Amino acid sequence: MIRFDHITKQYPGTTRPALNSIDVEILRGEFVFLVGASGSGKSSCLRLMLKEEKPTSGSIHVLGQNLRSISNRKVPYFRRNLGVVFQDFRLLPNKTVYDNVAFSLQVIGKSRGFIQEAVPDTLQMVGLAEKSHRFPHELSGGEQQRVAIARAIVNKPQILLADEPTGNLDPTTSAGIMSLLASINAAGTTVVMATHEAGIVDKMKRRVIELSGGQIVRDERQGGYATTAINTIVSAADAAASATALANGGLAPVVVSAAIAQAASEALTYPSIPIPVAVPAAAPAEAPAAASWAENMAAEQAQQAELAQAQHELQARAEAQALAEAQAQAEAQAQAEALAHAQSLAQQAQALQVQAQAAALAAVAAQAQLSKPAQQPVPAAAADVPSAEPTLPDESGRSMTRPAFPVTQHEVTEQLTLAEKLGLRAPGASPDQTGEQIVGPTR
Ligand SMILES: Nc1ncnc2c1ncn2[C@@H]1O[C@H](COP(=O)(O)OP(=O)(O)OP(=O)(O)O)[C@@H](O)[C@H]1O
Repeated sequence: MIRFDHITKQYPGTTRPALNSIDVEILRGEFVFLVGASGSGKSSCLRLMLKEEKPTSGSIHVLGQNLRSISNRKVPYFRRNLGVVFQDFRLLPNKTVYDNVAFSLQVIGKSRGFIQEAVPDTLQMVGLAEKSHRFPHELSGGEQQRVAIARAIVNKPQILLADEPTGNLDPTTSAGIMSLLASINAAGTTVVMATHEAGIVDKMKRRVIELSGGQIVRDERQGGYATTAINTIVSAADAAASATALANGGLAPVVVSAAIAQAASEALTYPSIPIPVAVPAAAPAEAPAAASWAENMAAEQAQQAELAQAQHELQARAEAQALAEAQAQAEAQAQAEALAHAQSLAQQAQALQVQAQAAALAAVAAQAQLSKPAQQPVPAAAADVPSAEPTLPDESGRSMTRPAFPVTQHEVTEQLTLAEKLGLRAPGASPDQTGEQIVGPTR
């Protein structure tokens, strides 16, 4: 079902390979634990099985297909046969339990009728039928992982890959999840699970493949977590023999490499005896393909990108609106200030006008004072002040207009001759050239 032949995987920029010449085969219907220290290569194995990564050398067969021969275009279709579960659940937060599970079917184009039948069945299986309308944040961690498992198996994949599925859960909840995975396996799905949980591995007593430094250091049937002995090495050829045996309907023999069989025999916790391997009935031809995790994730990422874009646009719109409002407010304030300024100027102008009028009146009054008998002194300050032509009341109360001329001292002190004063000569007429005073009526 899954076969690694001399697989080496070295990531770019690293000096040591993450996986170093791995040979292993996992048979149909097996439940296999991948164990090992952090960095030993467990997740790399799962990613290679999914064709998320390509091996540096060697070949991988999954479901009878050489992964190297699957074009990128066909990878999504290949992945429909695999379900994937992760430690951090990776549910769509804005979708209900039902919609999270249904979504993986929608993205691969399943009919509404199929979805309406498959989703409730699967939720029933994982014990969440009653909570199908809840959102992920309304569920416990264990319940969220059940949703993730439901999503991974709703299309009945032949292989379920689980990377630390109980890593975020307490022991009791983990036990429930393991029980669920065991029942899924019992129904015929091959399960490969990477884990650090010794208690789970010890209790389940399934096949254990231990990695260390990118190499398989243990491959044990019905193994425990803590066993460090290398008791069984299953080579590709050995596995092929096992597969043949299975295909013939027999039990899968564990073929022990002769070189290590003796050394291992003393340390075996679980004897390497042939064990029955559940071989599921072949899936019906019309059985629906499973939604791949990669597709789900791609769709999820696209949706999240869409959400982020929408949020970005909303924020930009809100900012633009706030800016427009601030501008409008600033303009209104500027207008109000301009208006207030204009009013202030108008008031000042009015005050100045009043002052000017008062000054003009004062000037006129001063001139009126000056126009009285010439002997009266004229205030020096008013002497040079020109003025408009004010209208003043005369003695009879009628208005009269008087041109406003500068008043000079000369005019004030002007002396009439005696003849002029007596009316014997017109003011300004020349006296007689003879020097005689001519007495007579004026002309
Ligand atoms: N994309 C990558 N680029 C470079 N190195 C990587 C990459 N992915 C994994 N590695 C390295 O490959 C090695 C194996 O990593 P891997 O994730 O497979 O280990 P693991 O056993 O799953 O670890 P853990 O239990 O911590 O998840 C590690 O040394 C890791 O640093």
